[in-house]
Amino acid sequence: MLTSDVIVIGAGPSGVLAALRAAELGARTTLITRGEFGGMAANDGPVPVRTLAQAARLLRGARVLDRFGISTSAPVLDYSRLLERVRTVVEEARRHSSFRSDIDRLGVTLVEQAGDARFVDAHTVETQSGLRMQAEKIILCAGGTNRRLSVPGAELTATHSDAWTLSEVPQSILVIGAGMTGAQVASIFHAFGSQIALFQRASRILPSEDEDVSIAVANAFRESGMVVREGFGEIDSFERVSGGIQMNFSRGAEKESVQAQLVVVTIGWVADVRGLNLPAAGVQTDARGYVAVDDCQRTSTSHIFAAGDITGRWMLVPQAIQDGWVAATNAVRDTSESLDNVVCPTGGFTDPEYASVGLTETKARETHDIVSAVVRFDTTTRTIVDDRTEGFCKLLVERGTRQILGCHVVGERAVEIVQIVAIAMSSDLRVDELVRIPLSFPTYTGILVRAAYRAIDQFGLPVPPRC
Ligand SMILES: Cc1cc2nc3c(=O)[nH]c(=O)nc-3n(C[C@H](O)[C@H](O)[C@H](O)COP(=O)(O)OP(=O)(O)OC[C@H]3O[C@@H](n4cnc5c(N)ncnc54)[C@H](O)[C@@H]3O)c2cc1C
Ligand SMILES: NC(=O)c1ccc[n+]([C@@H]2O[C@H](COP(=O)([O-])OP(=O)(O)OC[C@H]3O[C@@H](n4cnc5c(N)ncnc54)[C@H](O)[C@@H]3O)[C@@H](O)[C@H]2O)c1
Repeated sequence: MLTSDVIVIGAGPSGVLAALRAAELGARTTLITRGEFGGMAANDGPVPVRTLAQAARLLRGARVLDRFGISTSAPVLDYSRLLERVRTVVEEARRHSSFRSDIDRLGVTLVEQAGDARFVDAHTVETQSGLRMQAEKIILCAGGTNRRLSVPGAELTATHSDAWTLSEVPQSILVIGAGMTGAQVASIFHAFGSQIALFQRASRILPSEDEDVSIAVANAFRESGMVVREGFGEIDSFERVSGGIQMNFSRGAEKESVQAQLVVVTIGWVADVRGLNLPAAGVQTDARGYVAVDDCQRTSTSHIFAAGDITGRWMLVPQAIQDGWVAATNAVRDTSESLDNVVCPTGGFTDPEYASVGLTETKARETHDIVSAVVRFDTTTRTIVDDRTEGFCKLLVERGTRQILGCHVVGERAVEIVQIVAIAMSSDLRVDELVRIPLSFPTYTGILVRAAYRAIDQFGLPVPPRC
């Protein structure tokens, strides 16, 4: 029996940070994970998917070389070589992760490739290989997994993870579910040459984004040749047909079907509690199936904590890292610390890119008197220089305090632009202070100063000089 002060289950971003923090605070710590170090983030999510997105971006760039007077033959994608590149990137990123060396330096006992760890009782955990461990405190960081459909023929469908096993780019793909994952899968494989149909049950794609973002991305997807169907109805079944898979669906009494070579289901991300045997430890899940935690990451069993996707709160790497840190701090020190995650930038590496931070316009108007300042990408110098004129930047500002409440961007480098606003919001920078920062010219981020000008114009404030 291996005994520790703290056991952390799952070595994704939340688990790694939890283990590091616990060890840093002097706890004898064991980090145990089903597969490879780094979790889904390193091996199946952001890192490999971003590598595919970079390939898609390069292909798009190559297709417009002619506009800059550069002649070359049409680019051809070798998908198996791209997958080799993905593997290299994943390994490189893992090798250079400072977290890995810190784990060794701080003396964390790391058990990789352990299979599912499961509770035997509230202080004892056992791996599939029969290794038993006990600890005073346990931190659950087992992440999430794809939500699956439960209609006849659902076993014929794939998930985003199947991208790593394809031998070539499918001729046609039906992507079901248009949240962040579905939009990315659709956009990337569209750039690779697949015919894409994106089917979304809700009335708009990317429903948690500002409405203007959903509209702009859906319009751009359609203009590029994708089929986008919002509010398409309910799926009845899937069946195999020559050439692929057919999805049968209905809207009221109306029945329809659509066929594609591959169907990828991206309808959400649920807590990965399958193997954990939570009842043995008395750990409760909420109505949506995520492990229920309080602000201090404590579960219904007071010495067991949880962090990251398994809690269903923020499903993003930076928040998983913060949650892991908070959980370990409270577990080791018996404190009740929490972190305020109000400023939380998000974004998708689609074409066009989109990103946001803070409140959507609808939410902001519900609770504040606001000014909305919009600058289009086709009016700024850098986007014109680079021939990336599709998109906009919307800055939302409270009229009375001039505080920035949110920012929503569609277009080239949207994700990077929004980071600046996140920093501004975190440091309570008012819009009339933002406008005085002489950001470099010509840059993508310069659009923020233009938007800030528009906002303070609407306040009737004197404006400083501008270029
Ligand atoms: C396609 C895709 C793209 C994404 N892109 C981004 C992005 O660009 N930016 C961003 O911030 N976020 C992105 N995310 C979200 C991000 O990957 C997650 O929020 C993050 O990985 C959560 O970290 P975690 O530590 O909670 O869980 P994970 O990274 O999922 O790690 C959990 C680990 O626990 C292991 N585990 C599970 N059960 C057990 C068990 N019983 N015993 C032992 N080990 C177990 C798992 O195998 C896994 O290794 C993306 C997600 C997806 C699906
Ligand atoms: N770039 C990034 O940062 C990135 C990328 C991917 C995922 N993520 C993270 O992972 C989380 C989960 O994202 P996700 O996209 O996997 O899930 P999601 O829950 O955000 O989106 C799923 C979508 O599927 C739709 N849907 C649900 N049931 C359906 C059905 N039966 N038929 C058709 N559509 C249906 C929903 O309306 C929803 O819009 C995100 O919230 C995000 O935090 C981040």
